[in-house]
Amino acid sequence: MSLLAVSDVTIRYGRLTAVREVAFTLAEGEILFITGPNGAGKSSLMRAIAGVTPPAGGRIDFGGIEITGRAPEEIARMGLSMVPEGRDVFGSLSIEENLLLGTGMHSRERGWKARAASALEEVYDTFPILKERRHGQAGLLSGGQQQMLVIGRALMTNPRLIAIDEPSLGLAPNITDQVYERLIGLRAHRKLTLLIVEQSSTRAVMVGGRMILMRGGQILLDGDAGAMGQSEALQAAYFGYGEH
Ligand SMILES: Nc1ncnc2c1ncn2[C@@H]1O[C@H](COP(=O)(O)OP(=O)(O)OP(=O)(O)O)[C@@H](O)[C@H]1O
Repeated sequence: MSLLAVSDVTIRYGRLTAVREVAFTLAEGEILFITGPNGAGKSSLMRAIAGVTPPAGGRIDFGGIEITGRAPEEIARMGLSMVPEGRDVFGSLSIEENLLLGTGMHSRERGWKARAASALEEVYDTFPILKERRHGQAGLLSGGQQQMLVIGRALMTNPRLIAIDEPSLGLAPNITDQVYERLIGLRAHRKLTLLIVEQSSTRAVMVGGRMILMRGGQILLDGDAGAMGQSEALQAAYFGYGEH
């Protein structure tokens, strides 16, 4: 059974159809890149999966349960964590406080301390730099470290799937390499399933795994990223050859 099933999902903003009858499934432990040019509908699709933008049509199932139209907090509690674009950290809070905000737990709950401490340890194992600076202000971290922090915050609920919108945005290539190295490690060690939105297909082709290429709200290509990297169809899909 697939971990995530997206069936004929349509997303509209008023009269604009941003995503049109998109369908795909994602197996546990898989890595899927959703790529495509500006305005293709990638972020809209990701927001619909995470419950932020309810779809106008279609359905979404996670772990065999329908999640269409459920609230983001409920979907997160079921094990689907989203990292939105823009590295939204609480700049005046410490790194550790930012991470604790991601637990979705309340200090009133029984066993809160022990669970939070073990979740923190796991995140610190993955991103030692966050441990080193845990009492420092999050706003003083570099862009790459802030990206690690928001991924770390998403990991605090011990998710089965994490969906990340443009993790490489505005980062130098060597910093992006570091972020991806950790993501790939998480996938290997925790069997974490990854759904990553990136505008460019370059990273998907480098990392490998599966890639869906969207354009104009629809899926144009769906297959092995490495194999697609060589194909003319990929170039055509990006630049719209043959359409004009
Ligand atoms: N909140 C919104 N209200 C109205 N229109 C929106 C909204 N969000 C996105 N859109 C429109 O929906 C279409 C798809 O946008 P979306 O951001 O999903 O694409 P994208 O592939 O993620 O592009 P980008 O890489 O630029 O983020 C675009 O035409 C965009 O202008």
